[in-house]
Amino acid sequence: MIYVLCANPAWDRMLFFEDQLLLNAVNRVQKVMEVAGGKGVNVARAIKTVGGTSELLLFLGGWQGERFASFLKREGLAFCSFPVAGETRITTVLHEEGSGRHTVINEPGPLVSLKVALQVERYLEEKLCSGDYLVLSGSLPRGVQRSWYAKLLALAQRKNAYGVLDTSGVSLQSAFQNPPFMVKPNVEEAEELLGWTIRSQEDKLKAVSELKKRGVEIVVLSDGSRGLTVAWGLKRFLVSVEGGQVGVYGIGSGDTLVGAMVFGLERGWPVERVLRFATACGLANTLHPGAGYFDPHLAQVLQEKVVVRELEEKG
Ligand SMILES: O=P(O)(O)OC[C@@]1(O)O[C@H](CO)[C@@H](O)[C@@H]1O
Repeated sequence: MIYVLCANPAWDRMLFFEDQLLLNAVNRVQKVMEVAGGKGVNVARAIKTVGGTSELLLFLGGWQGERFASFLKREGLAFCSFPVAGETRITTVLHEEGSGRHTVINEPGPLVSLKVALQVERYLEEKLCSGDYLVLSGSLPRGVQRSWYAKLLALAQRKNAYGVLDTSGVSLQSAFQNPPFMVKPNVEEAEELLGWTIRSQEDKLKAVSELKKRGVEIVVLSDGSRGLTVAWGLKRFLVSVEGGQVGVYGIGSGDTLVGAMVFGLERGWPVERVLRFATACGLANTLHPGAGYFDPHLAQVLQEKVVVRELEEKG
């Protein structure tokens, strides 16, 4: 089973503008799209899109939380929600159709008490079995200790389950007290974590090796349309899309990649297949607005455009 924790879900409100968005001016919105989001929700949705199942765990609160839960039900995503006081947050995405540029405004979200966080721990303690996956995605809500992911990763280890982590800042830093099985930082997140600037492909390889040395089995360093640099056991891979061409809807493509990777891992696919498939799903996601709503058949076809190159082993 795949459990996905979305500790800080967000109602994603996407505003599409025909032209460039102007600050300190009146802007007219062309189209609005609203979906239940947050990194973990997007991961769970991607897993469903490719034909898999997962259980989403999330904190929901207030009227916004009720709307969120109805949306997930209608969508058919299996979830278990833990009620919190306060309103589930809204993320505003300002998308410029012409250039494909987007601006994301993430609200902090409601406070989560220690008591409610403990409920999640107990739930996982009871449910998590050997061979399961526990995906921890996105920012941690206020009120929860910054080292909470480390605690949950330790729980996963104890249960012989695979911890997968996609977060940033202090929650990423402190999670390494109990290294995850897989981690997917982007370049900025890796730089913050490592404390040095990644300038070249060589730097990216150094970065994945350094994170690998901290005890992670699979390190996937993403760099938008520039592709992935991967450390997988002793092997190193560079993954790219032919011609570097991707679509304009980048929101949630990293989450889609994580979801599709975990889907492939759970099925025991070989490494190259997992990387090719997941990259194609991430690519398909950039061609459709809304995170995780890509066309799975298109993703199958797009696999032909994905180049997975294994580098010579260095040990
Ligand atoms: O505040 P976080 O958890 O870092 O990011 C949240 C978020 O911006 O990321 C997702 C896209 O990856 C959106 O669905 C969501 O609203």
